[in-house]
Amino acid sequence: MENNNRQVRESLKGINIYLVGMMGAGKTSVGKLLAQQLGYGFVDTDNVIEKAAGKSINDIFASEGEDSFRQMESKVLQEMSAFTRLAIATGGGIILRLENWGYLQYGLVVWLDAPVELLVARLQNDTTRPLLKNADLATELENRFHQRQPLYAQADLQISISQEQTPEQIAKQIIEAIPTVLRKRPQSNNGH
Ligand SMILES: Nc1ncnc2c1ncn2[C@@H]1O[C@H](COP(=O)(O)OP(=O)(O)OP(=O)(O)O)[C@@H](O)[C@H]1O
Ligand SMILES: O=C(O)C1=C[C@@H](O)[C@@H](O)[C@H](O)C1
Ligand SMILES: [Mg+2]
Repeated sequence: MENNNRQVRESLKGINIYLVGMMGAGKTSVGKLLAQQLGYGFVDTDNVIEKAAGKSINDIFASEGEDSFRQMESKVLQEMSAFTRLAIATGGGIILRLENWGYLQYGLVVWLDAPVELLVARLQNDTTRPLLKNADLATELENRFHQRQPLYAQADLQISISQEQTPEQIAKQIIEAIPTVLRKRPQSNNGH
């Protein structure tokens, strides 16, 4: 492991890193690389839910509804919070429930803040995100972004994403910013 990454890993003292942000911001893509570079485990809450339910997120929304999905999401988050040294790519709506912040607050929360135009470009042909099915894509993303922005803004670290950055560069940017963020936080650990 690169020397700087090792130092950052040690300074984290095991706390989990939660990536939050809109659909398509890159939480899954960046989270995998971040985990690799820090020698952390990687978990994607959407993926855990799909495996546990034995069906796709689309099918869960269609057969059980969004509320049921949100309950599963909170349960997965609670389970993950019992572990240490995880980089966790969350679902885009994880910030919506107050109870979820009860878990997120023990980790380091990183907001991947991508402009709506970039999300539209990435998700234009996507069929796997049920909340984007009905309306005009740009309007739907714009509305959700406005509703959620104050919640994402509660993250410990905001990373502004531009079109030119690769997931590798974004992971590196997060690692470089972690020491500053840790200095600003009260001493924390996962022992809640
Ligand atoms: N930095 C990047 N550069 C280019 N393409 C990217 C980048 N990050 C992600 N992508 C692409 O954008 C799409 C969405 O990325 P990803 O699935 O990682 O987003 P997400 O934040 O996990 O979304 P969701 O909340 O729906 O799970 C994917 O096709 C991915 O390959
Ligand atoms: O932003 C959202 O509300 C969602 C994002 C995805 O990660 C999935 O969790 C699901 O499609 C809902
Ligand atoms: Mg994802």
